[in-house]
Amino acid sequence: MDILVKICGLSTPETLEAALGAGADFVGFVRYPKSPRHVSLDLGHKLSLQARGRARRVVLLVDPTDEAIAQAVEAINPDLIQLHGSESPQRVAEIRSMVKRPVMKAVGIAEPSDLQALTPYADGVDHILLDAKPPRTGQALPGGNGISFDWRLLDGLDRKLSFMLSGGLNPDNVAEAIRLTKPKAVDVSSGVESGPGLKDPARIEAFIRAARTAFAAARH
Ligand SMILES: O=C(O)c1ccccc1NCC(=O)[C@H](O)[C@H](O)COP(=O)(O)O
Repeated sequence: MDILVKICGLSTPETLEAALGAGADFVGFVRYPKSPRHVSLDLGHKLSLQARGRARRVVLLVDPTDEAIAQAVEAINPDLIQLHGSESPQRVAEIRSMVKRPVMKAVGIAEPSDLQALTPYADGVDHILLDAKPPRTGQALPGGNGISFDWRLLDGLDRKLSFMLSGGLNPDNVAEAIRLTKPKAVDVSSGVESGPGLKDPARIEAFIRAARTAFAAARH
């Protein structure tokens, strides 16, 4: 099994096509109005149709209400729901049984004790996404900030837990991140952009190529 690659925060047909053409396994659509990557339900619907059968479609939600989940599921018909707020393990389980689709919970990592926060989620979700914690400024988004955490913190991780790695990855550092942390999948947003919310097809392609090359090298 090759490493899986997710390109998050796609918001135009052209850049979605670039990600699909370059072989992305997951494509992410952000539903968070304060984000420069936010997609309306109508745009999300169109992008989802474009990606259908070509990559797994991910809808990213932040502390969503039941109504927000229902709207996103109906319009975008995602293959996976990414929860990127402070949803408790109980709320994640509730959402998963409500939507009857796979769920991925994002967990912020900044220090060794953060690894303990993973345990209560591990049994109730389909995927865990390890991300950097957002900076402590009032303006920061809950994710998609282009900052990395210290990957060596994952030395203390129970290796039975398979995870998707994110946070500040880009075409230049993804190989090192894969070598050090051995993730099942990698996820990127800012690192394949030329400006906030502006995905760059050349960087998307470079990221996917670098991830696949690094994974192949780590197997030998
Ligand atoms: O991308 C956003 O704008 C966003 C808004 C609110 C919550 C999460 C958001 N993004 C999450 C991601 O794109 C990724 O899953 C992850 O945080 C990595 O992002 P980056 O460090 O920019 O590669």
